[in-house]
Amino acid sequence: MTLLASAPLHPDAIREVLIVGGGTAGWMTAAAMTRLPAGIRVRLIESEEIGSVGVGEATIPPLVTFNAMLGIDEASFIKATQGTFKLGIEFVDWGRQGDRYMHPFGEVGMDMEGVKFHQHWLRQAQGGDPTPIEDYCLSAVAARLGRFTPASSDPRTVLASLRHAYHFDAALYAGFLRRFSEARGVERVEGKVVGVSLRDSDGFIESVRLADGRRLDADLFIDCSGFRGLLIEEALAAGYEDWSHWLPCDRALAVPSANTGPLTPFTRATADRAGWRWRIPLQQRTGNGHVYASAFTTDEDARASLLAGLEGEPLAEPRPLRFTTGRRRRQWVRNCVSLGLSSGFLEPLESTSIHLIQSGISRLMALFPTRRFDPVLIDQFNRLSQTQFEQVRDFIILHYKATQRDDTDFWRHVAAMDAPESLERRIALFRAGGRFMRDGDELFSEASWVAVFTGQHILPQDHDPLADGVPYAAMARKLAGLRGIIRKTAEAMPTHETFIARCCQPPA
Ligand SMILES: Cc1cc2nc3c(=O)[nH]c(=O)nc-3n(C[C@H](O)[C@H](O)[C@H](O)COP(=O)(O)OP(=O)(O)OC[C@H]3O[C@@H](n4cnc5c(N)ncnc54)[C@H](O)[C@@H]3O)c2cc1C
Repeated sequence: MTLLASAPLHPDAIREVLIVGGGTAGWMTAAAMTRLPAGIRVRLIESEEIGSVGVGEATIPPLVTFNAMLGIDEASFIKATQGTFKLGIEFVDWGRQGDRYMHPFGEVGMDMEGVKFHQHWLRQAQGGDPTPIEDYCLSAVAARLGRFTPASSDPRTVLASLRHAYHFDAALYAGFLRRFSEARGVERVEGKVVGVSLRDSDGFIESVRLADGRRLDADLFIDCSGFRGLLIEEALAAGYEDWSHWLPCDRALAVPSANTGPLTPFTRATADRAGWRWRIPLQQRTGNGHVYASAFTTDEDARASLLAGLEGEPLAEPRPLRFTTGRRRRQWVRNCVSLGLSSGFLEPLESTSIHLIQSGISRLMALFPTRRFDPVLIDQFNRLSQTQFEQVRDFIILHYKATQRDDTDFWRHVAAMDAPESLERRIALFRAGGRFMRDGDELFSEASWVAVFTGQHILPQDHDPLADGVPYAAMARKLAGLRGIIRKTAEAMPTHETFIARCCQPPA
């Protein structure tokens, strides 16, 4: 850091970065930018009057790496955000009513004899073994038992197969990152942006104008202004690709409730009549919400369904939110990069939005421009962003497309709709013999796809013939042994509450 701080900047270096928006996206970006060389000034504008979306409480494991990269201590972070740990997502009523399966983080079984684990599992299942695949995943078994411990760094123990993420209070997380960023030199500007000036010569953003008349200029603008896309859309007209024909949910209601039972170390997503409900356990309260399709239900029915599904007393009135699922056609235009809700929106079924912010930040850092703004960098950023949004989109659509429910118009509609061709191909390949076609750097692993496919009754007609190399009975003994080790290990882990009380509870 000292070396970087004292090094002279490139003659064309960006010297001023202006982040517009102080929600999760704005403050995550600001925190990451504290790692830029000194000499680059980073400012963030936010408006208390407008506020932030205030939801976004469940995450996936890469956030652990983001925090670690910033040097954030996990226990302090959990304390500051009322956080809990998350080992996966439980899906209830998705394939059929009464179903319950886990999409766990972490490894599932182990590849044997050069054959993927799920192929061994498949062959045993096709031979009549009813054991669900999640019984071979320590994260899933521990989650169901309400246990938690972080992964071991010793690869010889099954504890090394664990992965975790967090649940946290979104407002507290933004506040935590704000303190972190301000302490490291980010300047916060309170104010409401009311105008954007473009340079006549090339249409780049020159400055933004605040309601009190101040003008703030910069070389690089980061649009974290939320759904509106104040810079990327309203000023630069990047365009929006609407995906609501595949993902018809367009509204949500969010409400906190009192905690009742033990803190589950997983998020729950329960399918409802025209959408689904989330349940996110925090130390002090539970976050709940209902994501639904306004074409298939009314706001009143959605509200009633949300309140009826709460386990504890509601602590506030349900708060409505509206959205259009899709992505900004170009997430980087000229000297403006959009991150967070301004760059697109995918419903929170797999808790991916905060991750999309994180990966957008990583891409920006990897392709950090000079003031020349080489179009090749911009093009690469946009191409990678598009691929990632589409991959996540397909994974989310799978949950709907793979339903066997036909109890409401909504479920009949999503089961019958055409899925994107990329997803149809993936489903066909898996059905044929449990095979995959994945890019190496895709977010969701094969194990994640297998969890949802099998959890929602998409089962291959055949298995990899190489799995037949081990006699059936011998493999059955091996798998029973593995299940036993996983079960015993999970039972020996502390409960989630005990772990939090020991490590990360705020002082009373
Ligand atoms: C119903 C729902 C549930 C969700 N659940 C999850 C989840 O479980 N997990 C997950 O990863 N993600 C989830 N998300 C997504 C997550 O909430 C967002 O990705 C995240 O909060 C980032 O939001 P943001 O910072 O882009 O936008 P916002 O929070 O909307 O922040 C926008 C910022 O811009 C500022 N601003 C706007 N206009 C102006 C202006 N004119 N002048 C100055 N400032 C301005 C605002 O004041 C605010 O600070 C959910 C989203 C929704 C809608």
